[in-house]
Amino acid sequence: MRTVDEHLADILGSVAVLPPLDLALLEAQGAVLAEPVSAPVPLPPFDNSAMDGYAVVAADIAAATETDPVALPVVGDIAAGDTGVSAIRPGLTARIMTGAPLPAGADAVIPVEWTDGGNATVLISRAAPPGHYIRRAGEDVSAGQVVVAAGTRLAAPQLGMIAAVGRSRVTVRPRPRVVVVATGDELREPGDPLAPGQIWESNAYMLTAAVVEAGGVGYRQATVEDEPGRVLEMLEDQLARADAIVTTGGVSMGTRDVVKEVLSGTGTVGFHKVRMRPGKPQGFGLLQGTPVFTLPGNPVSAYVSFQVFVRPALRAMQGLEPEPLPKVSAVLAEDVKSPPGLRHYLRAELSFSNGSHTVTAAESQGSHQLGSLASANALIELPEDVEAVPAGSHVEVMRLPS
Ligand SMILES: Nc1nc2c(c(=O)[nH]1)N[C@H]1C(S)=C(S)[C@@H](COP(=O)(O)OP(=O)(O)OC[C@H]3O[C@@H](n4cnc5c(N)ncnc54)[C@H](O)[C@@H]3O)O[C@H]1N2
Ligand code: MOO
Repeated sequence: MRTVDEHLADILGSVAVLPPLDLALLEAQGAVLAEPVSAPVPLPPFDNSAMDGYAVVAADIAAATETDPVALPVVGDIAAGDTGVSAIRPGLTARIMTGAPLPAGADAVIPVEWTDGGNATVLISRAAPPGHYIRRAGEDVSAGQVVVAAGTRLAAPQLGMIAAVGRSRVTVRPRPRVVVVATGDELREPGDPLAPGQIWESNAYMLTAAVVEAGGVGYRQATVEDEPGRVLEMLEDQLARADAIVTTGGVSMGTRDVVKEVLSGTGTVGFHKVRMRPGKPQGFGLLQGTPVFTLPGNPVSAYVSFQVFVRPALRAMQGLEPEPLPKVSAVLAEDVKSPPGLRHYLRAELSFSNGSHTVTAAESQGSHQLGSLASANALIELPEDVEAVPAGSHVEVMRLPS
């Protein structure tokens, strides 16, 4: 038997960071930036107007009021995108649009709402200080500034920022491609009829979705029956497209636990009992350099094993800290018991009210009971040395991805 921490350390000591890739911006969504991206020019690149209105010399309209507006001749129109150089002299104004370059000589913009909207001459009915409604060059980002740091996962705001500094491609750690495959003669596809003794396959659907939630690309592979030759053939085929493989089922003590049978001693794969519940039987190792996680078949065991072992490994493959799911401390609403010597992950409902978190363990905690996982939003994590925790105690709780 090994501890959760020992098994995780073994995994993290074996997985390598994926090599960097140069990708077009939209292909890089969800990948992790492998280089710092900096601005080649300031943003905005030039002083420009924040409003549709009139560019003026502030001093010219210092006396403007509703009852005594100032009249200024309009010498031109400046639209966003105008590339010509424009200028005004004191006593004149130019109509200007949001984002248009400020004409030389102007030091304020008056929004059209403060005027009569005139074309040849405009009446301005309010004064404004110099700088009014002007967006200065560089006030967003200065030239040379790093706008997205290496190691950042690229979501919408970062992709927008990188485009805004003129980059169409970036060097990233790609999202790991993870093949998920269920094993078991009893498994049928959802949608197909069941014969007695059969069940619908659910683990590979659940874990393929969990891969995506963890930042990877998930491929659900067709279920493989409990036949050693077929399992090995499938694994070898999948190595071509996988950065990692996750299997479920066939790793305990039965006579047909073929994953264990086929992979024991293959590559560096080893099988261990881990001091945890659920998720005791685990296998992990490299097959031709590719990490293979052989998770137990009980659905909740498979899911908890994924969050505890596979998710941190996928993060490490992207060069990120292999941190666990985010944890909070919560007050236990009801007493719980825990098996001695095992780290216990209990499905639970976490809620927040009056400034503190409260957590209630689900009634059903069997590792086949997917129902209580589907209605949980958290896992209570009880350390190995804990056997009973009374209501009112503080416990560590992992939030499940939602
Ligand atoms: N004698 C022992 N028996 C078992 C032990 C043990 O230590 N000694 N460990 C138990 C624990 S704990 C677990 S967890 C399971 C792990 O079993 P396997 O990984 O070999 O998984 P299977 O036997 O193939 O299946 C277990 C269970 O889960 C159902 N299953 C499997 N795959 C799927 C799937 N893709 N979708 C839905 N359900 C699935 C399967 O029908 C079984 O009911 O072993 C215990 N036994
Ligand atoms: O360890 Mo098993 O995962 O408890 O059912």
